[in-house]
Amino acid sequence: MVIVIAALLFTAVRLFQGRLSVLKCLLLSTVLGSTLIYFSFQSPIITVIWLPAFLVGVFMVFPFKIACLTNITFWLIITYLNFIHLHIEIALRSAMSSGLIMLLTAVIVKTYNEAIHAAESVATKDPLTGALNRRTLIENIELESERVTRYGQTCSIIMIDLDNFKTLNDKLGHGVGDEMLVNFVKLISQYTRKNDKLFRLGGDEFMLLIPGMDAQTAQTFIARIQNLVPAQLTVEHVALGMSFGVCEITADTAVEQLLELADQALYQNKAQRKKKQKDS
Ligand SMILES: Nc1nc2c(ncn2[C@@H]2O[C@H](COP(=O)(O)OP(=O)(O)OP(=O)(O)O)[C@@H](O)[C@H]2O)c(=O)[nH]1
Repeated sequence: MVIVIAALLFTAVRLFQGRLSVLKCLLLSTVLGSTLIYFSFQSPIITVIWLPAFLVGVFMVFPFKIACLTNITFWLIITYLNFIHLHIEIALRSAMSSGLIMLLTAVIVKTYNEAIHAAESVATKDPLTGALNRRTLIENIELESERVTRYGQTCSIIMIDLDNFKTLNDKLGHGVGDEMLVNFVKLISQYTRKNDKLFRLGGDEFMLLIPGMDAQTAQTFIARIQNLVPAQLTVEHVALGMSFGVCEITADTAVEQLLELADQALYQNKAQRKKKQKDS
């Protein structure tokens, strides 16, 4: 009875709170597992009946790795106690059936988690490069914009467009072009922090979202990465380059306006670079 109520309570907590913290997981599993261990002394057969439900419940409530650890620990303890308190045949059958249930549930939960992860990846990432897609850009800028407005934090967006990418495609084919886009994303990822986010807007156009960086620092950052593409990604005499458009997110500015500002800055930068190339 106690276990049923506890299981119902935990499931309710899980439903309301979503993912539980490690500390709460440990606390809850300790309470629940201890109840089972208590029963294995008081009335061992009750443990045999409820152990499978406990094992499945833990997988439903906790993150996968914690659930595996918790379940294996309690399964070992309770199996050991069952062998002490019950007839050996019952203890053996209980250990085998609950072990099998634990294994099958682990397989189901792992498959389910992987399917969810794959679906999330399809919805949020560009399939070619693995960069975040345009769909997620707006919500990320909105989120950062709220931080800037509410907490006075800084954040910059940098629009990036590759120069001469069409020439590369035309000369060496779309396969090489695709490879170049993938390498470009890898290269940029090496020079950005974990919190920074790179989005592919389409074609050879990307957007970097850099929380905690003002426009001035963004310009310094650009100066640092400006030569990465010509130095590391240029192939067979196609001189690739990068044009940039920086825009610092300011309080209460609409996302469309911010994107427009970054786009204008990029356009100006590209025009300047092309003029310089012609003059030289
Ligand atoms: N390989 C490849 N090419 C793409 C992809 N998406 C778009 N493109 C091509 O990328 C090119 C982008 O065009 P532009 O930006 O005008 O070309 P550009 O030579 O970089 O021009 P500038 O930016 O003015 O220097 C077009 O030729 C598109 O066909 C893709 O997924 N893979």
